[in-house]
Amino acid sequence: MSEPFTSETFTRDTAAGDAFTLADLEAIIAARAGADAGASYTRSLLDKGVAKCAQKLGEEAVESVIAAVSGSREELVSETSDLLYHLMVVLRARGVALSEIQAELARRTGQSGLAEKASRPQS
Ligand SMILES: N=c1c2ncn([C@@H]3O[C@H](COP(=O)(O)OP(=O)(O)OP(=O)(O)O)[C@@H](O)[C@H]3O)c2ncn1[C@@H]1O[C@H](COP(=O)(O)O)[C@@H](O)[C@H]1O
Repeated sequence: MSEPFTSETFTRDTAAGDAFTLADLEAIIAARAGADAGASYTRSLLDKGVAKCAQKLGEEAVESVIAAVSGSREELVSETSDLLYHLMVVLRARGVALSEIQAELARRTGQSGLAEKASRPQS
């Protein structure tokens, strides 16, 4: 039987400078994927399949855009937190690890975005 989920399990001591990370969120989502659907939003969303997870990601992206353009700072923080959570759920649904995104981002650090854009074939 798996360990019961408690928020304390993943709570960081932010006062001590121990920042909560996307890797923490990835671990929480992995743990909740095995939870009872009635007790976990994560599990209930994953049960609906990748298309539903992606739809939620799209909705949160739009809400983040609206918050960025016309919302308060607090609304932008809240909406982008929803966005990152739903992005991590989609990655889980597709079996993509955060480390793969980190590796791709690291690979890109050797070149500026403008240089990469200029190197693309002309259409
Ligand atoms: N970070 C989040 C997080 N951010 C947003 N949400 C949920 O995402 C949902 C989507 O927001 P909406 O306003 O669109 O809600 P809704 O219209 O009711 O959603 P739908 O019915 O359309 O799916 C809300 O229910 C939010 O609570 C999250 N749910 C979970 N987490 C993390 O996952 C952990 C485990 O959660 P459970 O899986 O529920 O135990 C939590 O402790 C958090 O760390």
